[in-house]
Amino acid sequence: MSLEKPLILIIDDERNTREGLRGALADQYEVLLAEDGLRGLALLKEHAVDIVLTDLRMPGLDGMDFTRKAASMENPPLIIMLTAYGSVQTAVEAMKIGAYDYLTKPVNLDNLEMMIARGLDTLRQRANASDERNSLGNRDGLDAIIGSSKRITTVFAAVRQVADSRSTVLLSGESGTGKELFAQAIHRLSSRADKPFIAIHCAALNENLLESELFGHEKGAFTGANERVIGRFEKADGGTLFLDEIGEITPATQVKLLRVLESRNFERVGGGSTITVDVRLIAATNRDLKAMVDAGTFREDLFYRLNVVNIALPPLRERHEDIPLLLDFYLKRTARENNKAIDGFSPEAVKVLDTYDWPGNVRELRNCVERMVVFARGSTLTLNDVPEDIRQAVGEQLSGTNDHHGDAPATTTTADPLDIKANEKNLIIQALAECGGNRSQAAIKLNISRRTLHRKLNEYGIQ
Ligand SMILES: Nc1ncnc2c1ncn2[C@@H]1O[C@H](COP(=O)(O)OP(=O)(O)OP(=O)(O)O)[C@@H](O)[C@H]1O
Repeated sequence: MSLEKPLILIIDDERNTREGLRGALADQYEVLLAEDGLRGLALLKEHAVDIVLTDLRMPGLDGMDFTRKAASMENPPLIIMLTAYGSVQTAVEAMKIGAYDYLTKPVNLDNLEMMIARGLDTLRQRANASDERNSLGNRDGLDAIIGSSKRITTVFAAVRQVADSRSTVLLSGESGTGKELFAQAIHRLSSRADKPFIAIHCAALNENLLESELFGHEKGAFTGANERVIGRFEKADGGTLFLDEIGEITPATQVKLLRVLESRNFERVGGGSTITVDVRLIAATNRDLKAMVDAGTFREDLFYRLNVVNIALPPLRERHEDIPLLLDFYLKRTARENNKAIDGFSPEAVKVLDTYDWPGNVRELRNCVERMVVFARGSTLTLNDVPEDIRQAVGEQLSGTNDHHGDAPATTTTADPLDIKANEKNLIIQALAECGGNRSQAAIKLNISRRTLHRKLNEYGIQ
């Protein structure tokens, strides 16, 4: 990143959107405009763009294809997708192929500014990381990772244990569970900390591009190869190479990767000489690689090479204890960054956020808290500040478990499902106490089946 005003490229086929965004950003940033993905790519080649805001649906090269291409560039910009489809699913797809984050259209300018500020911060951190690799070596690589649940502390322990070996590590887990964060932590905790940490998102590139990115190519290796390019394996020499979305690589690339893992050497595309590197590999996937092996889509020998140490990152819904910590962490951070005096969440808000399933895991939680903070009017974040879709999802989740009470009051749109849940839990505890802990009797008293009681005991964590 340069020291001048950050440079933002806006790609959208609608003139009004382009101009509107330019109007909002031009005070603080240098802005370039493009009407489609192709023009956007051309501008990326000519200018050192820091952040791209791109529409998803455009004629010609659309937002996904643009992202795929841009993410594979030497110094890729941060890409924020602007999507009319605000589903987590679309966001996850875009982020899988290298986008940094997404915003739903119509774009909320507060959210946009916040996301840009955070993106620039990420770029600064990246620049610092490569400038001052030495200083990073002194920090505990796990400092920035929040969590105290048994599930996550087990991961911390595994990370500490394997960090300073040369073993290949396979990090598995759903999107947003922190695979990249842990990969960086492993690097920082290792004796390679003062050497490069190089990441590559395998899903963002087609087979040829990926191979040329990984191994580099010689001048003239293929049309457009105007000069020799050093691949990421070479760049990571002495350090760590992080291969994200490893489950997405083609059979041909699997073979080539296997060869490098076995021999530690390779040739640049179109090159004759053999290059030997000392690279520690960390791979990540949100797929079940073992199942892919069984299905014949992932090579078994490569799987075993990668899976020397397997660290599974638990989804957030399986470690609810970490949710309040993460809420607090992101609240403080965002409030500070936005100069907002917010002291915390109301207990009802925490209850809803704690009950939610978080399919997008920590990334989704972070985005949610950031949005809540930006929109907040009071000094405490209340149930009203919780995004509507989350409240609704939690409401549906909770009322779905209420259908065994023929005589229970129907959940109306105004009733707080959490209160109903709390009542139900109290009723069960009371019934059990009255029946001296006998579950069959308690079930009869509650007018529910023993099986339903059993399920509810599990659900409420009543022993
Ligand atoms: N335990 C944690 N503590 C603090 N922040 C976290 C934690 N886990 C994840 N995050 C944050 O959540 C976001 C997503 O994490 P990260 O990109 O590492 O996930 P990922 O599993 O690699 O996702 P993807 O599969 O989509 O690439 C990042 O902003 C990261 O800093």
